[in-house]
Amino acid sequence: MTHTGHATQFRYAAQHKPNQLIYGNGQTAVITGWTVKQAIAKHLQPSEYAVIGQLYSPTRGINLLIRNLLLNPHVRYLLVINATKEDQNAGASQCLLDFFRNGIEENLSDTGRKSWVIRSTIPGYIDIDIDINALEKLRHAVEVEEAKSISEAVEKIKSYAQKPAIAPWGIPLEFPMSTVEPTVLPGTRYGHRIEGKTIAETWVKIIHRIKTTGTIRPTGYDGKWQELIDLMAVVTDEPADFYFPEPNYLPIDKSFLEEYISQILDDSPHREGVKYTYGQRLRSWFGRDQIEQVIQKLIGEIDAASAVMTLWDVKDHEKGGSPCLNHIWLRVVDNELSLTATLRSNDMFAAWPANAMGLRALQKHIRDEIAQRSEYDLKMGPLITLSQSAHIYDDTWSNAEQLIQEQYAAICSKLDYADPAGNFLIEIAEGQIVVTHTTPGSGEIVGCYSGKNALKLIREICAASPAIRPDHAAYLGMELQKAANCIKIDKPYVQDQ
Ligand SMILES: O=c1ccn([C@H]2C[C@H](O)[C@@H](COP(=O)(O)O)O2)c(=O)[nH]1
Repeated sequence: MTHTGHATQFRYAAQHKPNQLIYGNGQTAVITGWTVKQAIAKHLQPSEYAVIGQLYSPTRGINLLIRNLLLNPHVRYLLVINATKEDQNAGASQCLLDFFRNGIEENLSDTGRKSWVIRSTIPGYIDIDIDINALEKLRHAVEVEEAKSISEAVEKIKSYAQKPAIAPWGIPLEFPMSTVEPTVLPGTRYGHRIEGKTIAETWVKIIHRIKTTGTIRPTGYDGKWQELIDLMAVVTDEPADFYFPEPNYLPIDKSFLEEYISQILDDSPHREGVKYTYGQRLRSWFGRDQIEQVIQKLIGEIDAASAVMTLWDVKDHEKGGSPCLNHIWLRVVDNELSLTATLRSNDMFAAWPANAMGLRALQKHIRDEIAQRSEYDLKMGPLITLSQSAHIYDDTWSNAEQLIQEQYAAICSKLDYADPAGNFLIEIAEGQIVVTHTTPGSGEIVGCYSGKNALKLIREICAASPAIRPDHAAYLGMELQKAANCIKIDKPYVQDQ
């Protein structure tokens, strides 16, 4: 603290997310929620606030925010902005207000860790290593208010700034924080294909793949993430009313989804402090309704390979906060409509399930509109997402580990043995192993291999059908070796026996 004339100048020191904050030298911390922090800062002088920062998630953000506040006891006012639909959906601002109003109790977090749980209908946690007395002191020392709009927030912050400076409520407090670096298995970095019947099932496989083989890298947001580049997820059979597992292990539920779908399907006017919505980019941003364009395009030319919608604006390079979802493409093959979406950057743990369900709703909307307006009664084809940076942030690593532990084995055990690459029938004829390759389902013969050396044969098969599933190739290798042994000892060979 330094004294300059009558004015008291404070300096906010952040240990967590230091580069994500706007610093001032007043006594009010401004939590903007999902409203862009610059939209508030531009109406204020630095002397009027201590710090301005966004808060997206109750489970991920509040703990770090509280740690920063404990380090800055000169903060005596807290203004929480709860202005947008996104804030209501995420519940972070509400949960933070509940911390100050209702306090905490010792309990287990969603990952089963002993934590301080905020007394709120929205789950929010604070590390148990933080002294309860410090938390209680903070709760009572800071005057907290909520604002429902930018103008209301600015007015309140300015009125706090009129008040004479107050002494800090104590000395800065710091509490230890434990971090565990995950073990990363070797694997391909670029280009991954993951398929599942439902979004829920595909999600578990995606999380497993990134968590086990993703590269650990710094994020642009003062932290780390684990990343794979160009991860293609193919969801084949998501039902029309969406599959939510029971108990629901997804990070979203049906009521969140209803709100979220409108962010993709419906236009929304530009509002100060709100970055963009996908609906706005699709419906009006470029002066065209691109969803309508695509419906018209396919009705006019059902085989078109140009049913494209774009969300990236070349001007996006000039400003921060560009859309993550960039390109959507629809295609009709065999009377089924597939949708492929490219996302430049994708938080696969927290955002992908909502992104995928929202896109599935868009695919369904386009299918239904085409059916209503033309003679094409298309089936729903797969939903394909191509996530270019497919990442999991470090603050959800423990949730990801827990998901893998609880769900991955069960999902793998449900694998059916039908490989889209086809079937291979193995026999012995005239002292040779003979392998016949047939199509899945109809069983048409599409290839034949013969020889005595099992390793040579499996290599030939894998080279000719590189999309063969790894478990299928391993099974064939074993069967071929059994057949080779039978030839050696002159015994009959029967596949699978
Ligand atoms: O629909 C969305 C919107 C955002 N994000 C994630 C991707 C990034 O982790 C972060 C956005 O950061 P930038 O790439 O814009 O810095 O949010 C998604 O996964 N899906």
